[in-house]
Amino acid sequence: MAREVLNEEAFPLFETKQAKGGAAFKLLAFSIFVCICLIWAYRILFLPGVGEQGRWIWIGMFLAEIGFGLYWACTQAIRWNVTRRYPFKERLLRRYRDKLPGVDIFVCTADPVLEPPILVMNTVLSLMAYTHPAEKLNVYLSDDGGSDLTFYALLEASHFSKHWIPFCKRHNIQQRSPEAYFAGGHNGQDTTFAQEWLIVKQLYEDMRNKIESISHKGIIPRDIRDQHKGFLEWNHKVTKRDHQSIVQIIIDGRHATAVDKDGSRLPTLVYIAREKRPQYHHNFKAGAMNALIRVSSEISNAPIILNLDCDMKANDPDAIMDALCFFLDDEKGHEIGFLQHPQTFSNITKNDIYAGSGLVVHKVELTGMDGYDAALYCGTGCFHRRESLTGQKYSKVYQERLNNNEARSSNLERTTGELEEEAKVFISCEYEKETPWGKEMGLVYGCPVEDVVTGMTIQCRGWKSVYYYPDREAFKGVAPSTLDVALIQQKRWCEGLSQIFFSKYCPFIYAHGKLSLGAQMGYSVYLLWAPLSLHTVYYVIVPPLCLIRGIPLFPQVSSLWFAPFAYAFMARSIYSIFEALKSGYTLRGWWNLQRMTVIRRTTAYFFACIDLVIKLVGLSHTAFAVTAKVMTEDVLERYEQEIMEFGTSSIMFILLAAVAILNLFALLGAMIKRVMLDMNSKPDQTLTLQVVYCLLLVVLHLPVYQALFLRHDKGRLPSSVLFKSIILVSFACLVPII
Ligand SMILES: O=c1ccn([C@@H]2O[C@H](COP(=O)(O)OP(=O)(O)O[C@H]3O[C@H](CO)[C@@H](O)[C@H](O)[C@H]3O)[C@@H](O)[C@H]2O)c(=O)[nH]1
Ligand SMILES: [Mn+2]
Repeated sequence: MAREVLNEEAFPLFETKQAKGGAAFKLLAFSIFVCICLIWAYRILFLPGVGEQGRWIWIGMFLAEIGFGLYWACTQAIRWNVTRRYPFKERLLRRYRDKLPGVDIFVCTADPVLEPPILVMNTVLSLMAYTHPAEKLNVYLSDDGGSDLTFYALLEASHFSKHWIPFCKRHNIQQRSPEAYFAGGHNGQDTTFAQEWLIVKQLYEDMRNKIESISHKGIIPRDIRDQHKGFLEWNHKVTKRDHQSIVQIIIDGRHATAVDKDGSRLPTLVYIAREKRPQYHHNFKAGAMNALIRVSSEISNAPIILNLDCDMKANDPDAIMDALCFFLDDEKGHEIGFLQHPQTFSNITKNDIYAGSGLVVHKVELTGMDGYDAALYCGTGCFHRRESLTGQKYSKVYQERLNNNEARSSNLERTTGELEEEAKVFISCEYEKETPWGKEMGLVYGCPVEDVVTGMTIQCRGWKSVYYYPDREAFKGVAPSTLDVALIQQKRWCEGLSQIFFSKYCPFIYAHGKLSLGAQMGYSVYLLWAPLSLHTVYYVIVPPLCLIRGIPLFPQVSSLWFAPFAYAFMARSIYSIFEALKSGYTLRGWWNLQRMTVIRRTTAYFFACIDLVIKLVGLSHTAFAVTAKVMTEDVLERYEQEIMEFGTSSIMFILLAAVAILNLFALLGAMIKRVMLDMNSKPDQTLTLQVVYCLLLVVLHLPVYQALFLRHDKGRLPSSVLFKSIILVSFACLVPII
């Protein structure tokens, strides 16, 4: 201990450790690779001759397997070098307690219906209550909905924060989102605490009721409008797509009057709605973020930026301290451009029915990218050094700004009103015209997954990035809770990610020589979702179709060529079970993940692929469907019981049902044939593997059959879906096989 104090300056503020078990994994990967090569060899050696039936089908299988094999190689690259990071908060506090840099927090919201104001306010309150010194903390809410309901909610939240923040700090509450905290109840030992708890809870409920009832009505009563000058902004005609710039500093943390009920300082709180005009493209979240970067540079200009989606509440009040350990580390801190946290969710069911938790992605794959110093920027839960986000190339000089913490020296003499007026200029539609914003500066435009592509450009400017998965998750969001919403989100991601691959930002070109090959392959695991869907669709449609016609596609069980197929399949499956269990899935959760992987690839990714082609030939533009974060009672009930929610007749469901029915049909057909045929004759061995494969797909699609044939609730598949999918399957069966 004494030595530690002596050498304090010399100690690093974080350390990096390699995950265990690397050698065994590499051996297994090698053995699977050998089998994949054998499978390719099998396809070449047994290719039907010219004119023979099934030649083209066979070539298709070969191409699909090449695709799977190469994709598999990328998924191994991402697992090659898994590392974990450990910050030392106590050391940071001993050295920097009074010199901590300022932090600007950006929260984005876009729609008061899909993202109810009370949910957004819980996020905002949880962030305002961070343990970081309040005078160095600034929270900005960007409202792309341009809604006075959200503005009103923020005003209410600012009043409640005067009670909530001191309460949290006094009792060292860990869960600082009031909704989540009060839902947990309390163990009433201490009576004064219990009293205070009740009072604060009552205040919270009053606030919630007010916000919810006004959100429900949709208009703000006159007497409330008169209470704050900010409402004057809505005297103009304000619609989501057409309104002037709005900047309202609700709490100006520079003022000594900005205090909570105990007299302690409050963080700055700002509402912004950038100007929107129908003739200007607003570039979705990327546009909102760039507006936030500029407005904040005028008002607080903190060197560190934390960026969150409106549903991502803080779950650990010390998260900023942990993050600063990385940026302030003497030896390596200056290289770090951003620090990404995993996206974790508070509403995942026990067996994660829609595979929304992404546990393997977060615990294995993204930590694997970190092994190449190339963590992905995932749009939320990410701390940036301001310079990395504004397009500066890596340079050691920026570290000084962090250490000196010279933030906001220039704006002290300006009044709140002046600041607001000046900041508005930066978020007008005209402002970005003929500037590098959206290209070399700020978040990159033109892609619905602005985050990943921006992260890569930052890395290519020489910055390193860190992925940090703490024991107590720092942020918790809301995952989609119906299949429809989940697939629409996946489709947007897939479209955006694949668009990056086929643009100038393709990692193998853009990042060539800047990121390691492993990192380029790692990026491709995500950027290749769209083409991957084609292989998968082929692989779930062609084997059952061929089974119906009695055309074998796989080796006989008695043949030696059976071995590589069996080994690759089994080894991969067993390893993925192991990986899933280790990451925190249940066994059923793993099974759900397999199902969702197939469903996503055959529906969301497939349609994304089609849209991508349409976009690449220039027939359509980028869109951004905001994910709904609320649901009705009965949907919620089914979600909690882990019953898949379909409910709509979306085109994705028609394809999904068609795949399910086709495989069921092929399987039943094959079984009937076997029973009907002369029982004494030897059954046809050549199709065994195909039958087993169809059986597997049928089992995987069980919830689809239930929703088609057995369920009566509102979440079932409508009969029109059944009808259309049967027509689709009938057509497929008529297509001649060549
Ligand atoms: O025009 C828009 C559209 C969206 N948003 C906000 O962007 C965030 C993400 O939108 P959401 O519908 O929740 O999308 P998700 O798919 O859940 O978001 C993930 O994927 C997005 C890229 O597709 C990233 O931008 C997000 O940060 C990342 O969390 C939300 O806070 C929205 O309010 C805006 O501010 N303006
Ligand atoms: Mn979201």
